[in-house]
Amino acid sequence: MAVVRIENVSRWFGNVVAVNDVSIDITPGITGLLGPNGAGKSTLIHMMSGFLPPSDGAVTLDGEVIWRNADAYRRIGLVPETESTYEFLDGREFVRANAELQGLPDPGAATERALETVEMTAAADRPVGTYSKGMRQRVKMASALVHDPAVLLLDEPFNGMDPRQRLHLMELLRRMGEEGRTVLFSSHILEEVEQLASHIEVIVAGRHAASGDFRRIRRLMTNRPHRYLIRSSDDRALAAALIADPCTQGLELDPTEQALKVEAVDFHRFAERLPALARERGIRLLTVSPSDESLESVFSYLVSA
Ligand SMILES: Nc1ncnc2c1ncn2[C@@H]1O[C@H](COP(=O)(O)OP(=O)(O)OP(=O)(O)O)[C@@H](O)[C@H]1O
Repeated sequence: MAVVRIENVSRWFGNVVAVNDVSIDITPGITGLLGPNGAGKSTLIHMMSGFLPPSDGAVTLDGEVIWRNADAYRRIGLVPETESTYEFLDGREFVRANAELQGLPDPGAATERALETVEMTAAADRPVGTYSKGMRQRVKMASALVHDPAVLLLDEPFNGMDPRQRLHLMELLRRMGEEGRTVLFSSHILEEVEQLASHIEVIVAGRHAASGDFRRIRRLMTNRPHRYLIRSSDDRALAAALIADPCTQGLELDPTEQALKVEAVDFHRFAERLPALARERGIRLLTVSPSDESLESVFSYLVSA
């Protein structure tokens, strides 16, 4: 059983703190690493794969420090986010290069096995430069799998894939998880993570924001206060009506925007009460728009929760 332990890990680049005192255990099965762009997902994955040392804290595989540890590298496979494939190599050569690097006793057989696993045998003689996005992803996957690692790390593997390629990769990862491998993939899309991961770790602005199964993460996200920008025929009267109702918690009349800013704590009640209150008072609602539906704000709520 392979467990990657991230213990009080920080990583900085000059003045930029990419990862800030994160502690997570990655256990067998599929874990989704969820977070907006720039959250520190790639940095974490690079430390787990031994590409990068932590500035502080420890990243270990079954108790052994991963950085500069050849034994650990043999048990880890990485599918990087970058398209750093050698276009002139054919698929087979590309996968075999990693088999040779790993010093496998029979690199040829290992290459064929890995190509078979990702169903790329038929296209293995074509140069990587002619592959579609999904095929590249699969051949990178074959390269990461060639040494049969217990830990498989994938950085944004679904980026740019069409639905069919996505399904195919999901199936493959599910199989890897069922085989008892420790699989971790990063994504900034909750739905993607939801479909595949039995466990989710959320990273925001370098910090560990939440963890649990997707039900728990969804609940945390939908229970957060929702902010709205409202314009009406009488903002002041509407504010007075809303403030008396428990569905709101914060209200602000914004003279520059000529609008009312509302923080709704009970989303369903708010959606019901707002039109009713306006109707009762003869107020016309002109604009009701959510002002914080960006992924960033959803995630930052999790950090402060
Ligand atoms: N080599 C580096 N030098 C300087 N800053 C870096 C370096 N690598 C990452 N960073 C910074 O660290 C922060 C986290 O970046 P990281 O790539 O880990 O995030 P991410 O969650 O993977 O985002 P994305 O999905 O956009 O790649 C960002 O602010 C990024 O600019």
